Amino acid sequence: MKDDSRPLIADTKVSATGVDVYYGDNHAIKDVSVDIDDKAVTAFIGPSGCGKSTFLRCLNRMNDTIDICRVTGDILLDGFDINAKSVDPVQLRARVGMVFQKPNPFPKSIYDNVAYGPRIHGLADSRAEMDEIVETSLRRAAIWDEVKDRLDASGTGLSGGQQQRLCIARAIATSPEVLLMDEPCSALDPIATARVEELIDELRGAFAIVIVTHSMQQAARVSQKTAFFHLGVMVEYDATEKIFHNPEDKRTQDYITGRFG
Ligand SMILES: Nc1ncnc2c1ncn2[C@@H]1O[C@H](COP(=O)(O)OP(=O)(O)OP(=O)(O)O)[C@@H](O)[C@H]1O
Repeated sequence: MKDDSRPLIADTKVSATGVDVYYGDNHAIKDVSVDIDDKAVTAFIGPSGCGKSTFLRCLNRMNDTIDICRVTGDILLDGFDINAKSVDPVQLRARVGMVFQKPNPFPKSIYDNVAYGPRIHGLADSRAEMDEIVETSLRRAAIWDEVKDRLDASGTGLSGGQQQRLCIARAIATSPEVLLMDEPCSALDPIATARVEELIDELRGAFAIVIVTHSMQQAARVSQKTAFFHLGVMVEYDATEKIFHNPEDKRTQDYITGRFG
């Protein structure tokens, strides 16, 4: 007989334990531990400068590109230490893709923007295979119909919302397992924002998605789990519903009710 009394336990995709981040003497992330669920959206919220983006960048070693930045602690992707010497950060970033605040298509054609990652990683053996990857990625990013007749046009000629969906197509073209999104809608108008939010909801069936957002409404709309950061500390991490309706910590309560931030 099916046992319905057991709680549903999601698979953990990324497990961080005791993570600290320093920029020179600035201790920006303090002993953060978090398990990120697979096939769900996790939102990072908190006031400006609390360390959301810094922690997000730990998850695909983007902080490696910042000279003064030092990261300690353990971060496991499917149980493997992403900071191990044997891990190539470029390969890691194919598994853990990223979309940035400002849409940043390459000054190349729409086609080449999407084909860029698959080319670097040798994912297609023929032009037909590459065409397939490009089309599938653009379809999944909900922009195929708008660009299918102008794949040779420059990606930078699209509207801001289209550019961001192109960047999402580029990020998913290498079939990542985790998608990191750092305030992906902050440069978009409300209609383009709604479009990207719908897309996030569709994509979560396929990836673990982690989104940094300044908008509590957005976190409530798109995520299943929410982590609240304050002054470099992860104060509370729970089901989004709980964080927004019945948080445990007074600092979370104060933030979600607009008392600071
Ligand atoms: N590239 C960097 N070099 C030096 N210090 C940095 C760098 N990036 C962030 N910091 C510092 O780390 C701390 C956390 O910043 P971070 O950008 O991660 O916060 P955030 O919560 O994402 O902020 P916001 O919501 O304003 O984007 C801040 O004190 C910030 O000044």
